Amino acid sequence: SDHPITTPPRAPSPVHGFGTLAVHAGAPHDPATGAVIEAISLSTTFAQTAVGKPVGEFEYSRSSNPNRNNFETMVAALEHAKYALAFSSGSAATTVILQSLAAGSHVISVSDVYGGTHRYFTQVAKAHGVKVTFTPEIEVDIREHITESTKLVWIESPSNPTLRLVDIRAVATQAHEHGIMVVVDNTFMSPYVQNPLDHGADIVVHSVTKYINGHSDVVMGVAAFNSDALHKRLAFLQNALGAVPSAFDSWLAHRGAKTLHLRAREATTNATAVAHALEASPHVIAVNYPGLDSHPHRHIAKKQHRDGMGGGMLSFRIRGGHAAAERFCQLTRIFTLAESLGGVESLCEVPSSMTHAGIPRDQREAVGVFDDLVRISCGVEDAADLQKDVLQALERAVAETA
Ligand SMILES: C=C(NCc1c(COP(=O)(O)O)cnc(C)c1O)C(=O)O
Repeated sequence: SDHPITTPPRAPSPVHGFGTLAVHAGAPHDPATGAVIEAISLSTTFAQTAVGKPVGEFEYSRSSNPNRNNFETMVAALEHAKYALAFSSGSAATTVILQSLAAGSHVISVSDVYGGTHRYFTQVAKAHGVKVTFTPEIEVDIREHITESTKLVWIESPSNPTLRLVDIRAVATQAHEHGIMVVVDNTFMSPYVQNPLDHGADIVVHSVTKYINGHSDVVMGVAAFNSDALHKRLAFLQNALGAVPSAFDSWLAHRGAKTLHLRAREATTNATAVAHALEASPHVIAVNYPGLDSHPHRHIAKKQHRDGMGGGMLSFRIRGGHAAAERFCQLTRIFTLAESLGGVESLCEVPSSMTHAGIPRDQREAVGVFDDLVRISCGVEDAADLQKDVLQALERAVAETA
């Protein structure tokens, strides 16, 4: 019979919409019990009936695990990828990709990247013989930085924390002419708003810690791609380096991602309202939000983002320097002063002394990370409440630090 208890739902086909994939991809009903929600498989090891003959497909949880496999299947579906591999953090995903390069390799990266990514590129990868060149205008400059050792281009679009966008197709076209792979860190947009593989990227990475899990209770990373050769190489490193997520975190992230489309839409509505309020304020020097017509890369957002959405992240420069920026974050009543982003709760932070504090000042300011920059992650609270909160904190912070 076709009863749902005995006949698990058909695997969502690519023709299904995002919401259907988010709810059903990688979520088979339990064939024995009919459980609609997957069990959490905490066992670290699996019985074998004879040497090298496990009962099922699993042998040891670092190598693969039912919950991690289900989560990886879902992310692959959401990013229009053949494969996805999950890691214990977004930084671990970055590490494994860079570790896949031979010593002596060269990487070209956008200048405005997350502070932890900058730290890995400049203090760890460099020590392992992988050289990274940062360039602020990657679409324009890439050819002048290409050497015979260049293996990878690293893009963040939008970038953390100034929300600069990159024309992925333009960069990928140039890079592929030279046999160079393109990686896009899609953390700030999430698979709902942007699918970099559709624009020519070879690998898309996420800090799952952010929008994909979406509830600020999991640290995780993921990489998605189509190449069989890449899968062989990266799956080997996933197991050999061992920076893998727990079964419980995989289960939590899978559950969180099922509402990603709802949360992303709400966060975009809220960020759009907050960005317009900030742009109209005399206490604000500039607002960085790809959903504003004033954004220098608005045309790229319209080309690369679902319905030209701006997403839930924005940053702005407050009048009054670092003191005003810090005071603003202490005076908000709904926004919480904290690192991270992409959760249901709204957060704010001062990148120059928090997430990007490790980047030398001259390099930070060259890409617009000034001391007066405040980064905002809009959650799913009510837009009017968030707008009011931002404006009252702005007024008071500027007055108190004048
Ligand atoms: C913690 C923060 N960022 C993490 C991050 C990372 C690292 O992810 P982790 O899960 O924190 O290791 C990678 N890429 C981007 C664009 C990120 O923003 C932050 O910006 O507050």
